[in-house]
Amino acid sequence: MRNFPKIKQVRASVIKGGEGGGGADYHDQGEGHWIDNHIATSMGRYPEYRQSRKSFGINVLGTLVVEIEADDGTVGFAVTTGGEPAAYMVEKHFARFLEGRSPFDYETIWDQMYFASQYYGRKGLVVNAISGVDLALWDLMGRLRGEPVYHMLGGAVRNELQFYATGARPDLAKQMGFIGGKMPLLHGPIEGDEGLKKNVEMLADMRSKCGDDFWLMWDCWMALDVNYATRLAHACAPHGLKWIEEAISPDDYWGYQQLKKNVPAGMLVTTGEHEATRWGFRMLMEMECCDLIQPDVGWCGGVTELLKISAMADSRGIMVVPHGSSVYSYHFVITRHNSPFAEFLMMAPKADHVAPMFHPQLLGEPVPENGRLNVNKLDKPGFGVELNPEVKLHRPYTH
Ligand SMILES: C[C@H](O)[C@H](O)[C@@H](O)[C@@H](O)C(=O)O
Ligand SMILES: [Mg+2]
Repeated sequence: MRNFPKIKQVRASVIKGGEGGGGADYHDQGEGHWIDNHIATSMGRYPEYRQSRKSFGINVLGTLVVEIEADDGTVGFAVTTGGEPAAYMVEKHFARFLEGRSPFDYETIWDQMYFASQYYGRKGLVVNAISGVDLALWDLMGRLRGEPVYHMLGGAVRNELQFYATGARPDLAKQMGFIGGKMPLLHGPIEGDEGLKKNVEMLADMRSKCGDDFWLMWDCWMALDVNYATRLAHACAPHGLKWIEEAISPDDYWGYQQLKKNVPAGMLVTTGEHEATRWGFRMLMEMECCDLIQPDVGWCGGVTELLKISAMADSRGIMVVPHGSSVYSYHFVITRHNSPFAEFLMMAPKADHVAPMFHPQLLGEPVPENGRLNVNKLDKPGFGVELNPEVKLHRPYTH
């Protein structure tokens, strides 16, 4: 039996992005980027916070980089959203559960990180940090075995990934070969019926540009209430809205349950990118909140937890289409029948060309070509990417 090395050291760093740092904290973009241009949020009720999500701190955390070094010198790493507070948790709390252990003890390591932080974690930033550690473990395991993560998850069930694009220009996304376009909703309840009318006009315009068959979706980023979301769904049905995403607060399971009853027959209610762990997604599924769940593998608990979430969903006939998280979701989606397509977040400021999602942090980050990615693009050990040495790491804490 092969004797794999043990974990020697865990290191948590941040990347000083500053204005337009991008990377895993992909909302941290420069001025004029579509992803920060008057997108509806619950903070929109405050006029000073309506134009820009950066104004209320959507990019306040920054990127967390977790590196796990084995005692033979092999290093696995991953990036996610979390910055210095997440780095603190990794160094001061979670590292003790890894160092000296085999990286293949990922179930025990996950269990100890989660239950040791249960008194202050369970969702949000703490589970982002746990996810970052878990993703770095899977990267290290792949490097030690010399195989891509998707091989360790059961292998590919199809030869390629197909993607829908998230961004301001579904019309351009169609020309680039994507199977659909998800737009950010720009006007929330605070802008009244006038705003709702503008939303519908925007969808109608995109439908006229994209033709009848191209998928069009709204991403509502937790901005609405059940009544507004219901009215929006019915007003958009004539323009073929395929799904209404994350319309209300992730905590309002009862509201989602009602919205799913309210929307027109055939329209999908989707959510989950700000949900975490098997318990959170069990609540969404057992309360029949949505038709499709969208966990972010860098925020929901990592691959180890996404495996559990996906199996629960599969038993209920629910699709799992992870929130855009680059290679970390691609290696998962290609191995699951109930994950028939993936999300690609258009990080080009005008959403007019394909750019690597976590640019500039990862070398070798694959991107869709003609809206697709062949499985052979994933055929490198681990997640198949390297940290860009041009991007300086800063390790704020040690242990
Ligand atoms: C486009 C949305 O407002 C978010 O910025 C996006 O990150 C997320 O909701 C998504 O589903 O991609
Ligand atoms: Mg979303």
